Amino acid sequence: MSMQNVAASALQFTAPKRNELTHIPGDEGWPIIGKTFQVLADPKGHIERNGAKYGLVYRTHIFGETNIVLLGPEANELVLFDQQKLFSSTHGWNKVLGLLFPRGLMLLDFDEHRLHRKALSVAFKSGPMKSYLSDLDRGISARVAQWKTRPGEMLLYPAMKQLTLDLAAASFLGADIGPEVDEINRAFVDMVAAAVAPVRRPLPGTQMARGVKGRKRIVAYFREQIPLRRGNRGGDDLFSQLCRATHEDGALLSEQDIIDHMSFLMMAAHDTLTSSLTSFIGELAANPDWQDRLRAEVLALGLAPDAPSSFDDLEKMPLTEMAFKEALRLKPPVPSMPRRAMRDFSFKGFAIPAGTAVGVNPLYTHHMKEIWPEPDRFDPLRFTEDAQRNRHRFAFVPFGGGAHMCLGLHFAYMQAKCFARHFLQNIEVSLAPSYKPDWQMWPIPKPKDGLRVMVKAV
Ligand code: HEM
Repeated sequence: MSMQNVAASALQFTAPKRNELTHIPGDEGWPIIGKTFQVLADPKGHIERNGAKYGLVYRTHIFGETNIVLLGPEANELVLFDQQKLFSSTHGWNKVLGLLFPRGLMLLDFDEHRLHRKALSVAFKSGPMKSYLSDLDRGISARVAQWKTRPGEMLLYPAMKQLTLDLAAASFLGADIGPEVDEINRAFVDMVAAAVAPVRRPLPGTQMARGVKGRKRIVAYFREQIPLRRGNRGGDDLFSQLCRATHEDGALLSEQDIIDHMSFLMMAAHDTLTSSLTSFIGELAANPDWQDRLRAEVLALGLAPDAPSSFDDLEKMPLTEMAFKEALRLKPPVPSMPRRAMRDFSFKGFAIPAGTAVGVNPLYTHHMKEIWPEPDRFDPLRFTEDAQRNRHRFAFVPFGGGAHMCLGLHFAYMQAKCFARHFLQNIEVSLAPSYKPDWQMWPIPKPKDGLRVMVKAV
Protein backbone atom coordinates (compact mmCIF):
# COMPACT_ATOMS: atom_id res chain seq x y z
CA MET A 1 0.00 0.00 0.00
CA SER A 2 1.49 3.42 -0.88
CA MET A 3 1.81 6.06 1.83
CA GLN A 4 -0.57 8.35 -0.06
CA ASN A 5 -3.37 5.78 -0.15
CA VAL A 6 -2.95 5.15 3.52
CA ALA A 7 -3.00 8.85 4.44
CA ALA A 8 -6.11 9.47 2.32
CA SER A 9 -8.03 6.83 4.24
CA ALA A 10 -8.04 8.85 7.53
CA LEU A 11 -11.39 8.09 9.17
CA GLN A 12 -14.16 10.59 9.83
CA PHE A 13 -16.80 10.35 12.54
CA THR A 14 -20.12 11.86 13.61
CA ALA A 15 -20.65 12.36 17.36
CA PRO A 16 -23.71 10.45 18.64
CA LYS A 17 -26.89 12.31 19.62
CA ARG A 18 -27.26 12.86 23.36
CA ASN A 19 -30.24 10.52 23.71
CA GLU A 20 -28.19 7.66 22.28
CA LEU A 21 -26.06 7.68 25.44
CA THR A 22 -28.58 8.35 28.21
CA HIS A 23 -28.98 4.64 28.98
CA ILE A 24 -25.44 4.72 30.43
CA PRO A 25 -25.44 5.72 34.13
CA GLY A 26 -23.69 8.93 35.08
CA ASP A 27 -23.99 12.64 35.68
CA GLU A 28 -23.03 15.25 33.09
CA GLY A 29 -23.20 18.24 35.48
CA TRP A 30 -23.79 21.76 34.18
CA PRO A 31 -24.51 22.55 30.52
CA ILE A 32 -21.32 23.23 28.50
CA ILE A 33 -18.80 23.08 31.38
CA GLY A 34 -20.14 19.71 32.54
CA LYS A 35 -17.82 18.13 35.11
CA THR A 36 -14.60 19.71 33.80
CA PHE A 37 -13.79 21.65 36.99
CA GLN A 38 -14.44 18.67 39.28
CA VAL A 39 -12.09 16.55 37.15
CA LEU A 40 -9.41 19.24 37.17
CA ALA A 41 -9.70 19.78 40.94
CA ASP A 42 -9.50 16.13 42.02
CA PRO A 43 -9.25 13.63 39.14
CA LYS A 44 -8.61 10.57 41.30
CA GLY A 45 -11.35 11.36 43.82
CA HIS A 46 -13.79 12.20 41.03
CA ILE A 47 -13.26 8.99 39.13
CA GLU A 48 -13.26 6.84 42.28
CA ARG A 49 -16.56 8.36 43.45
CA ASN A 50 -18.09 7.78 40.02
CA GLY A 51 -16.75 4.23 39.84
CA ALA A 52 -18.24 3.48 43.29
CA LYS A 53 -21.61 5.04 42.37
CA TYR A 54 -22.11 3.90 38.77
CA GLY A 55 -19.76 0.94 38.26
CA LEU A 56 -17.09 0.32 35.64
CA VAL A 57 -18.90 2.17 32.82
CA TYR A 58 -20.21 5.68 33.33
CA ARG A 59 -21.15 8.84 31.47
CA THR A 60 -19.69 12.26 32.19
CA HIS A 61 -19.16 15.57 30.38
CA ILE A 62 -15.72 17.15 30.11
CA PHE A 63 -14.16 19.69 27.76
CA GLY A 64 -17.44 20.38 26.00
CA GLU A 65 -18.42 16.80 25.20
CA THR A 66 -20.10 13.72 26.64
CA ASN A 67 -17.49 11.09 27.49
CA ILE A 68 -17.96 7.44 28.38
CA VAL A 69 -15.38 6.31 30.94
CA LEU A 70 -14.47 2.61 30.90
CA LEU A 71 -12.71 1.39 34.04
CA GLY A 72 -10.51 -1.56 34.97
CA PRO A 73 -8.16 -4.01 33.23
CA GLU A 74 -10.82 -5.49 30.91
CA ALA A 75 -11.69 -2.02 29.64
CA ASN A 76 -7.98 -1.30 29.13
CA GLU A 77 -7.61 -4.49 27.13
CA LEU A 78 -10.68 -3.78 24.99
CA VAL A 79 -9.68 -0.22 24.16
CA LEU A 80 -5.88 -0.36 24.09
CA PHE A 81 -5.34 -3.81 22.60
CA ASP A 82 -8.25 -3.05 20.27
CA GLN A 83 -8.29 -6.37 18.49
CA GLN A 84 -11.23 -5.33 16.33
CA LYS A 85 -9.81 -1.91 15.39
CA LEU A 86 -12.78 -0.11 16.91
CA PHE A 87 -11.04 2.85 18.48
CA SER A 88 -9.34 5.85 16.88
CA SER A 89 -6.41 7.39 18.72
CA THR A 90 -6.33 10.29 16.23
CA HIS A 91 -9.88 11.35 17.11
CA GLY A 92 -9.24 10.80 20.81
CA TRP A 93 -6.02 12.79 21.21
CA ASN A 94 -6.56 15.40 18.48
CA LYS A 95 -8.52 17.72 20.73
CA VAL A 96 -5.68 17.84 23.26
CA LEU A 97 -2.59 17.63 21.05
CA GLY A 98 -3.72 18.27 17.46
CA LEU A 99 -2.81 21.96 17.27
CA LEU A 100 0.78 21.63 18.47
CA PHE A 101 1.64 18.04 17.60
CA PRO A 102 -0.33 17.26 14.44
CA ARG A 103 0.48 13.87 12.95
CA GLY A 104 2.67 12.75 15.85
CA LEU A 105 2.79 8.94 15.97
CA MET A 106 0.08 8.70 18.64
CA LEU A 107 -2.18 10.87 16.45
CA LEU A 108 -2.11 8.43 13.54
CA ASP A 109 -4.40 5.44 13.17
CA PHE A 110 -4.42 1.87 11.93
CA ASP A 111 -2.48 1.15 8.66
CA GLU A 112 -0.89 4.58 8.43
CA HIS A 113 0.14 4.38 12.08
CA ARG A 114 1.64 0.91 11.60
CA LEU A 115 3.80 2.06 8.68
CA HIS A 116 5.13 5.11 10.52
CA ARG A 117 5.72 3.17 13.72
CA LYS A 118 7.79 0.67 11.78
CA ALA A 119 9.89 3.44 10.22
CA LEU A 120 10.47 5.08 13.62
CA SER A 121 11.34 1.82 15.35
CA VAL A 122 14.87 1.79 13.88
CA ALA A 123 15.75 4.68 16.18
CA PHE A 124 14.86 2.50 19.22
CA LYS A 125 16.91 -0.59 18.36
CA SER A 126 19.78 -1.62 20.61
CA GLY A 127 22.58 0.06 18.54
CA PRO A 128 21.12 3.58 18.70
CA MET A 129 19.95 2.99 22.29
CA LYS A 130 23.54 2.29 23.37
CA SER A 131 24.60 5.56 21.86
CA TYR A 132 21.78 7.48 23.64
CA LEU A 133 22.84 5.77 26.87
CA SER A 134 26.35 7.15 26.66
CA ASP A 135 24.95 10.70 26.13
CA LEU A 136 22.48 10.27 29.00
CA ASP A 137 25.13 8.80 31.26
CA ARG A 138 27.54 11.70 30.71
CA GLY A 139 24.82 14.31 31.32
CA ILE A 140 23.43 12.59 34.43
CA SER A 141 26.83 11.97 35.96
CA ALA A 142 27.84 15.64 35.54
CA ARG A 143 24.55 16.96 36.98
CA VAL A 144 24.58 14.59 39.97
CA ALA A 145 28.16 15.68 40.69
CA GLN A 146 26.93 19.32 40.83
CA TRP A 147 24.03 18.44 43.15
CA LYS A 148 26.45 16.57 45.41
CA THR A 149 28.44 19.75 46.01
CA ARG A 150 25.31 21.60 47.22
CA PRO A 151 23.98 19.69 50.24
CA GLY A 152 20.78 20.93 51.88
CA GLU A 153 17.28 21.61 50.61
CA MET A 154 16.55 21.18 46.94
CA LEU A 155 13.38 21.56 44.87
CA LEU A 156 13.26 18.24 43.10
CA TYR A 157 10.72 18.81 40.30
CA PRO A 158 12.29 21.90 38.67
CA ALA A 159 15.76 20.34 39.00
CA MET A 160 14.52 17.17 37.30
CA LYS A 161 12.75 19.17 34.58
CA GLN A 162 15.95 21.02 33.71
CA LEU A 163 17.89 17.78 33.72
CA THR A 164 15.49 15.91 31.38
CA LEU A 165 15.47 18.94 29.08
CA ASP A 166 19.26 19.04 28.89
CA LEU A 167 19.41 15.27 28.42
CA ALA A 168 16.85 15.41 25.61
CA ALA A 169 18.91 18.11 23.86
CA ALA A 170 21.94 15.80 23.96
CA SER A 171 20.34 12.43 23.14
CA PHE A 172 17.60 13.63 20.79
CA LEU A 173 19.31 16.46 18.95
CA GLY A 174 23.02 15.67 19.42
CA ALA A 175 25.56 17.38 21.65
CA ASP A 176 26.51 19.71 18.83
CA ILE A 177 23.44 21.98 18.61
CA GLY A 178 25.54 25.12 18.86
CA PRO A 179 24.63 28.57 20.17
CA GLU A 180 20.93 28.07 19.43
CA VAL A 181 20.56 25.51 22.23
CA ASP A 182 18.98 27.87 24.80
CA GLU A 183 16.57 29.35 22.29
CA ILE A 184 15.54 25.90 21.04
CA ASN A 185 15.10 24.64 24.60
CA ARG A 186 12.91 27.63 25.47
CA ALA A 187 10.77 27.19 22.36
CA PHE A 188 10.41 23.52 23.19
CA VAL A 189 9.44 24.18 26.84
CA ASP A 190 6.75 26.65 25.68
CA MET A 191 5.39 24.11 23.22
CA VAL A 192 5.25 21.29 25.79
CA ALA A 193 3.68 23.51 28.47
CA ALA A 194 0.99 24.54 25.97
CA ALA A 195 0.13 20.89 25.33
CA VAL A 196 -1.50 20.75 28.77
CA ALA A 197 -2.62 24.40 29.10
CA PRO A 198 -6.29 24.90 30.08
CA VAL A 199 -6.95 27.57 27.40
CA ARG A 200 -6.91 25.63 24.13
CA ARG A 201 -6.90 28.60 21.69
CA PRO A 202 -3.80 30.68 20.90
CA LEU A 203 -5.30 33.91 22.30
CA PRO A 204 -2.75 36.72 22.87
CA GLY A 205 -0.85 36.39 26.15
CA THR A 206 -1.82 32.73 26.74
CA GLN A 207 0.46 29.72 27.10
CA MET A 208 -1.12 28.33 23.93
CA ALA A 209 -0.01 31.44 21.97
CA ARG A 210 3.55 30.97 23.32
CA GLY A 211 3.31 27.29 22.38
CA VAL A 212 2.31 28.04 18.79
CA LYS A 213 5.23 30.51 18.53
CA GLY A 214 7.58 27.90 20.03
CA ARG A 215 6.40 25.34 17.50
CA LYS A 216 7.21 27.74 14.64
CA ARG A 217 10.77 28.13 15.95
CA ILE A 218 11.26 24.38 16.43
CA VAL A 219 9.84 23.61 12.99
CA ALA A 220 12.21 26.16 11.40
CA TYR A 221 15.16 24.59 13.24
CA PHE A 222 14.27 21.05 12.15
CA ARG A 223 13.66 22.18 8.57
CA GLU A 224 17.04 23.86 8.28
CA GLN A 225 18.83 20.90 9.91
CA ILE A 226 17.29 17.97 7.97
CA PRO A 227 19.46 18.31 4.84
CA LEU A 228 22.59 18.65 7.04
CA ARG A 229 21.70 15.59 9.14
CA ARG A 230 21.02 13.55 6.03
CA GLY A 231 24.49 14.50 4.82
CA ASN A 232 27.77 14.15 6.64
CA ARG A 233 26.70 16.32 9.65
CA GLY A 234 24.41 13.52 10.88
CA GLY A 235 25.41 11.77 14.11
CA ASP A 236 23.99 8.98 16.30
CA ASP A 237 21.36 11.16 17.98
CA LEU A 238 17.65 10.36 17.55
CA PHE A 239 17.00 13.26 15.16
CA SER A 240 19.78 12.13 12.81
CA GLN A 241 18.42 8.56 13.01
CA LEU A 242 15.01 9.76 11.85
CA CYS A 243 16.54 11.84 9.07
CA ARG A 244 18.02 8.62 7.68
CA ALA A 245 14.99 6.36 8.46
CA THR A 246 13.04 4.87 5.56
CA HIS A 247 9.64 3.35 4.88
CA GLU A 248 9.23 -0.27 3.76
CA ASP A 249 9.68 0.77 0.12
CA GLY A 250 13.05 2.36 0.91
CA ALA A 251 11.80 5.98 0.62
CA LEU A 252 13.13 8.39 3.25
CA LEU A 253 10.57 9.88 5.64
CA SER A 254 9.40 13.24 4.24
CA GLU A 255 10.69 16.47 5.78
CA GLN A 256 7.24 17.18 7.24
CA ASP A 257 7.01 13.66 8.71
CA ILE A 258 10.37 14.07 10.43
CA ILE A 259 9.30 17.44 11.87
CA ASP A 260 5.99 16.04 13.15
CA HIS A 261 7.57 12.91 14.63
CA MET A 262 10.45 14.78 16.29
CA SER A 263 8.18 17.40 17.88
CA PHE A 264 5.89 14.67 19.20
CA LEU A 265 8.70 12.42 20.44
CA MET A 266 10.33 15.22 22.42
CA MET A 267 7.02 16.11 24.01
CA ALA A 268 6.15 12.46 24.73
CA ALA A 269 9.47 11.97 26.51
CA HIS A 270 9.83 15.23 28.41
CA ASP A 271 6.96 15.64 30.89
CA THR A 272 6.52 11.89 31.38
CA LEU A 273 10.16 11.41 32.40
CA THR A 274 10.19 14.54 34.57
CA SER A 275 7.06 13.37 36.37
CA SER A 276 8.13 9.75 36.84
CA LEU A 277 11.72 10.47 37.91
CA THR A 278 10.41 13.00 40.45
CA SER A 279 7.86 10.57 41.90
CA PHE A 280 10.48 7.79 41.92
CA ILE A 281 13.04 9.81 43.91
CA GLY A 282 10.23 11.27 46.04
CA GLU A 283 9.21 7.71 47.04
CA LEU A 284 12.81 6.78 47.86
CA ALA A 285 13.09 9.89 50.04
CA ALA A 286 9.90 8.86 51.86
CA ASN A 287 10.97 5.18 52.13
CA PRO A 288 14.59 5.14 53.37
CA ASP A 289 14.57 1.33 53.73
CA TRP A 290 13.96 1.00 49.99
CA GLN A 291 16.51 3.71 49.25
CA ASP A 292 19.12 1.65 51.15
CA ARG A 293 18.18 -1.54 49.29
CA LEU A 294 18.51 0.12 45.90
CA ARG A 295 21.79 1.77 46.90
CA ALA A 296 23.13 -1.66 47.88
CA GLU A 297 22.12 -2.96 44.43
CA VAL A 298 23.95 -0.04 42.78
CA LEU A 299 27.08 -0.47 44.91
CA ALA A 300 27.13 -4.19 44.08
CA LEU A 301 27.80 -3.21 40.45
CA GLY A 302 31.32 -2.32 41.66
CA LEU A 303 31.64 0.85 39.57
CA ALA A 304 33.74 3.88 40.54
CA PRO A 305 31.42 6.81 41.45
CA ASP A 306 32.07 8.66 38.19
CA ALA A 307 32.49 5.62 35.90
CA PRO A 308 30.04 5.29 32.98
CA SER A 309 27.12 2.82 33.11
CA SER A 310 26.74 0.19 30.41
CA PHE A 311 23.66 -1.69 29.17
CA ASP A 312 24.93 -4.73 31.10
CA ASP A 313 25.17 -2.76 34.34
CA LEU A 314 21.57 -1.61 34.00
CA GLU A 315 20.45 -5.21 33.41
CA LYS A 316 21.77 -6.00 36.88
CA MET A 317 19.37 -3.60 38.62
CA PRO A 318 16.09 -5.56 38.94
CA LEU A 319 15.09 -4.03 42.29
CA THR A 320 15.57 -0.55 40.88
CA GLU A 321 13.35 -1.44 37.95
CA MET A 322 10.67 -2.78 40.30
CA ALA A 323 10.82 0.39 42.40
CA PHE A 324 10.49 2.57 39.29
CA LYS A 325 7.48 0.50 38.19
CA GLU A 326 5.91 1.01 41.60
CA ALA A 327 6.37 4.78 41.23
CA LEU A 328 4.70 4.55 37.78
CA ARG A 329 1.83 2.57 39.33
CA LEU A 330 1.22 5.15 42.03
CA LYS A 331 1.50 8.17 39.74
CA PRO A 332 1.12 7.15 36.09
CA PRO A 333 2.45 10.06 33.99
CA VAL A 334 -0.39 9.49 31.51
CA PRO A 335 -3.29 9.09 33.96
CA SER A 336 -5.99 8.74 31.29
CA MET A 337 -6.10 7.94 27.57
CA PRO A 338 -8.79 9.16 25.19
CA ARG A 339 -10.13 7.37 22.12
CA ARG A 340 -13.10 7.71 19.74
CA ALA A 341 -15.26 4.70 18.84
CA MET A 342 -15.32 4.37 15.05
CA ARG A 343 -17.98 1.63 15.14
CA ASP A 344 -20.74 0.58 17.53
CA PHE A 345 -19.53 -1.66 20.34
CA SER A 346 -20.70 -2.94 23.71
CA PHE A 347 -19.00 -3.30 27.07
CA LYS A 348 -20.41 -4.82 30.28
CA GLY A 349 -23.83 -5.01 28.60
CA PHE A 350 -23.95 -1.35 27.50
CA ALA A 351 -24.36 -0.60 23.78
CA ILE A 352 -22.12 2.34 22.84
CA PRO A 353 -22.58 3.94 19.40
CA ALA A 354 -19.94 4.90 16.83
CA GLY A 355 -18.59 8.44 17.29
CA THR A 356 -18.61 8.29 21.12
CA ALA A 357 -15.63 9.80 22.96
CA VAL A 358 -14.36 7.12 25.36
CA GLY A 359 -11.55 7.10 27.91
CA VAL A 360 -9.60 4.53 29.91
CA ASN A 361 -7.87 5.36 33.14
CA PRO A 362 -4.55 3.90 34.39
CA LEU A 363 -4.75 6.08 37.51
CA TYR A 364 -7.97 4.27 38.54
CA THR A 365 -6.83 0.78 37.52
CA HIS A 366 -3.51 1.21 39.36
CA HIS A 367 -5.37 1.85 42.62
CA MET A 368 -8.05 -0.86 42.46
CA LYS A 369 -8.00 -2.51 45.91
CA GLU A 370 -8.92 -5.93 44.54
CA ILE A 371 -5.75 -5.92 42.40
CA TRP A 372 -3.39 -3.86 44.55
CA PRO A 373 -3.96 -4.42 48.30
CA GLU A 374 -3.26 -1.21 50.26
CA PRO A 375 -3.05 0.63 46.95
CA ASP A 376 -1.46 3.82 48.34
CA ARG A 377 1.49 2.00 49.93
CA PHE A 378 4.87 2.04 48.09
CA ASP A 379 5.80 -1.62 47.69
CA PRO A 380 8.11 -2.56 44.79
CA LEU A 381 7.65 -6.26 45.65
CA ARG A 382 4.34 -6.07 43.78
CA PHE A 383 6.53 -6.46 40.69
CA THR A 384 8.38 -9.69 41.45
CA GLU A 385 7.81 -12.33 38.76
CA ASP A 386 5.69 -14.35 41.17
CA ALA A 387 3.49 -11.43 42.15
CA GLN A 388 2.92 -10.50 38.51
CA ARG A 389 2.09 -14.01 37.28
CA ASN A 390 -1.59 -14.04 38.24
CA ARG A 391 -2.31 -10.41 37.55
CA HIS A 392 -4.35 -9.28 34.52
CA ARG A 393 -1.90 -8.13 31.85
CA PHE A 394 -3.78 -4.83 31.51
CA ALA A 395 -3.80 -4.12 35.27
CA PHE A 396 -0.50 -2.19 34.99
CA VAL A 397 -0.60 0.13 32.00
CA PRO A 398 1.64 3.19 32.56
CA PHE A 399 2.88 2.79 28.98
CA GLY A 400 -0.51 1.90 27.49
CA GLY A 401 -0.73 -1.30 25.45
CA GLY A 402 -1.48 -2.67 21.99
CA ALA A 403 -0.61 -0.85 18.77
CA HIS A 404 0.08 2.51 20.47
CA MET A 405 2.07 1.14 23.40
CA CYS A 406 4.79 3.62 24.28
CA LEU A 407 7.62 3.41 21.77
CA GLY A 408 9.98 4.98 24.32
CA LEU A 409 9.33 2.41 27.10
CA HIS A 410 12.88 0.97 27.05
CA PHE A 411 14.32 4.47 26.73
CA ALA A 412 12.37 5.44 29.86
CA TYR A 413 13.58 2.43 31.90
CA MET A 414 17.13 3.04 30.66
CA GLN A 415 17.09 6.70 31.69
CA ALA A 416 15.48 5.90 35.07
CA LYS A 417 18.02 3.18 35.91
CA CYS A 418 20.98 5.23 34.70
CA PHE A 419 19.74 8.12 36.82
CA ALA A 420 19.22 5.88 39.89
CA ARG A 421 22.70 4.44 39.48
CA HIS A 422 24.48 7.83 39.62
CA PHE A 423 22.10 9.46 42.09
CA LEU A 424 22.09 6.69 44.71
CA GLN A 425 25.81 6.08 44.46
CA ASN A 426 26.53 9.73 45.23
CA ILE A 427 23.58 11.23 47.08
CA GLU A 428 21.32 10.44 50.02
CA VAL A 429 17.86 11.99 49.82
CA SER A 430 15.27 12.53 52.57
CA LEU A 431 12.11 14.48 53.42
CA ALA A 432 11.70 16.81 56.39
CA PRO A 433 9.77 15.10 59.24
CA SER A 434 5.98 15.51 58.84
CA TYR A 435 6.30 16.89 55.28
CA LYS A 436 3.87 15.15 52.90
CA PRO A 437 4.21 16.43 49.34
CA ASP A 438 0.90 17.30 47.69
CA TRP A 439 0.52 16.24 44.05
CA GLN A 440 -1.62 17.52 41.21
CA MET A 441 -2.54 14.33 39.34
CA TRP A 442 -3.87 15.61 36.02
CA PRO A 443 -3.11 16.17 33.15
CA ILE A 444 0.37 15.00 34.21
CA PRO A 445 1.26 14.29 37.85
CA LYS A 446 3.33 17.08 39.34
CA PRO A 447 4.12 18.07 42.97
CA LYS A 448 2.28 21.31 43.73
CA ASP A 449 5.20 22.89 45.62
CA GLY A 450 8.00 21.40 43.51
CA LEU A 451 8.77 18.70 46.18
CA ARG A 452 11.25 19.85 48.78
CA VAL A 453 13.89 17.21 49.52
CA MET A 454 17.10 17.25 51.58
CA VAL A 455 20.21 15.99 49.81
CA LYS A 456 23.65 15.13 51.16
CA ALA A 457 26.69 13.37 49.76
CA VAL A 458 26.86 9.63 50.45
C1 HEM B 1 7.99 7.17 32.06
C2 HEM B 1 7.99 7.69 30.85
C3 HEM B 1 6.88 7.48 29.86
C4 HEM B 1 5.58 7.12 30.04
C5 HEM B 1 4.86 6.80 31.33
C6 HEM B 1 4.96 7.07 28.73
C7 HEM B 1 3.63 6.72 28.50
C8 HEM B 1 3.08 6.56 27.25
C9 HEM B 1 1.74 6.10 26.99
C10 HEM B 1 0.72 5.76 28.06
C11 HEM B 1 1.55 6.05 25.66
C12 HEM B 1 0.31 5.55 24.91
C13 HEM B 1 -0.81 6.54 24.93
C14 HEM B 1 -2.06 6.00 24.26
O1 HEM B 1 -2.12 4.83 23.85
O2 HEM B 1 -3.02 6.76 24.18
C15 HEM B 1 2.78 6.50 25.05
C16 HEM B 1 2.98 6.59 23.70
C17 HEM B 1 4.17 7.01 23.14
N1 HEM B 1 5.33 7.34 23.80
FE1 HEM B 1 5.65 7.27 25.77
N2 HEM B 1 5.89 7.40 27.80
C18 HEM B 1 7.08 7.65 28.43
C19 HEM B 1 8.28 7.99 27.86
C20 HEM B 1 8.49 8.09 26.51
C21 HEM B 1 9.77 8.37 25.92
C22 HEM B 1 11.07 8.56 26.69
C23 HEM B 1 9.56 8.41 24.57
C24 HEM B 1 10.55 8.65 23.46
C25 HEM B 1 11.85 8.57 23.59
C26 HEM B 1 8.16 8.13 24.32
C27 HEM B 1 7.57 8.05 23.08
C28 HEM B 1 6.26 7.67 22.86
C29 HEM B 1 5.68 7.55 21.53
C30 HEM B 1 6.38 7.81 20.20
C31 HEM B 1 4.35 7.15 21.71
C32 HEM B 1 3.31 6.90 20.63
C33 HEM B 1 3.33 5.44 20.25
C34 HEM B 1 2.31 5.11 19.18
O3 HEM B 1 1.29 5.79 19.04
O4 HEM B 1 2.57 4.13 18.47
N3 HEM B 1 7.55 7.94 25.52
N4 HEM B 1 3.70 6.79 26.04
